Amino acid sequence: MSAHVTSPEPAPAGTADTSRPVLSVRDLRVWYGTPRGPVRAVDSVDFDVRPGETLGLVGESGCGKSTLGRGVLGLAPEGAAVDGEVNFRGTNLVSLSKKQLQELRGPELGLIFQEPMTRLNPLMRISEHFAETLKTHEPGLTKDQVRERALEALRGMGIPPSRYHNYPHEFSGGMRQRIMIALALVLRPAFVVADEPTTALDVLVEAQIIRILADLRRNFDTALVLITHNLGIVAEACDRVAVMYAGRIVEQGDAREVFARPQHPYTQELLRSTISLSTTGLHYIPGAPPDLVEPPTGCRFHPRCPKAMKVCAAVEPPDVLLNSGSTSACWHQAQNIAGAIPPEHATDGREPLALAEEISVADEA
Ligand SMILES: Nc1ncnc2c1ncn2[C@@H]1O[C@H](COP(=O)(O)OP(=O)(O)OP(=O)(O)O)[C@@H](O)[C@H]1O
Repeated sequence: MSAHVTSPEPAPAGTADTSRPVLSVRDLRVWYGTPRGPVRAVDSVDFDVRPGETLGLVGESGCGKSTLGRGVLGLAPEGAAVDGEVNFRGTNLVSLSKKQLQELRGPELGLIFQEPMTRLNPLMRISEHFAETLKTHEPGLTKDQVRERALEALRGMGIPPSRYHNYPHEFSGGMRQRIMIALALVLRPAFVVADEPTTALDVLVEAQIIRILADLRRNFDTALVLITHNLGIVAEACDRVAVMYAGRIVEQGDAREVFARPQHPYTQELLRSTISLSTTGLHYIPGAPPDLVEPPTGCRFHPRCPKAMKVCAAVEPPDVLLNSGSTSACWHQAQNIAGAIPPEHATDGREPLALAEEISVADEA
């Protein structure tokens, strides 16, 4: 697990959420085996989600968001190695067999994918999809009860009862996505991962889905991890946000706080890259995310970080718990903690990286 240190000043009293997390992830790793070596797609990640809470998971393409979402639910593909703890109601999901996980998926754990057409069976009517899902997990339901529950879930998604016996191809893309969500939610799972649920949908459908997800957590206390590229959705729909970079969570905290006062340079750069009405010029983060077979030493963001110091290239920064309640894995916060910088970097660790490199080149000349 990554080191976790606390900033010298204690967090103000009364800011901690006392309700117990429904899901607690500790030191989770999901590595894909490849001929070049393991791709460390998720590499020691910690987070909690509480009942009724929505955690937004953001970061550039390829940083490991989907791998994390699937890894948490025990849905990492064959050949991926999963290690660490995913504590769900007292059970470590990582240690469960496929069969045990299968039993939890649906009634307890839900996943909403981004491509509904690949998940809905084109030969089955929508009514049959609901009957199969409900009968598998709640075999005691009568036919009428199945119909009642299914229509209630569909109504919540704005799909009229008259479409209950239609086939998937008879719906628009946005409707199919809402049907998929209704299918995932008809069992009222305690924890749901929604992986880009609104990608490829128009903004009105997107807004409707976000509203539905908000209703869900209000009505059923469902805890949700929402994976998205859309920072606007996170600002609107999420209580907390976790920012991923190269397989790690570099910053997490209250969504409003992180957006208003981002602490990690990667979060700052990511937010600057977002287009808004007040955008005057396009900003992008120079360079590309690293190769996850051989990630950079120290902080994985250091080769692209405008604020990198010498220590950043050499030593991995610990997670620092800030007064705001956020955590940030950056030497700019960790350097203030007594003893955090290892002695061998104590004298020159705070020098800007580029400057330090120039000096060492000049020394050699
Ligand atoms: N089956 C696989 N085998 C090997 N590497 C994989 C596999 N699936 C994903 N990866 C690699 O793992 C890393 C994380 O991928 P992942 O899809 O989790 O990222 P992501 O943040 O969800 O990306 P996006 O936002 O584009 O969906 C990437 O480097 C990707 O190339």
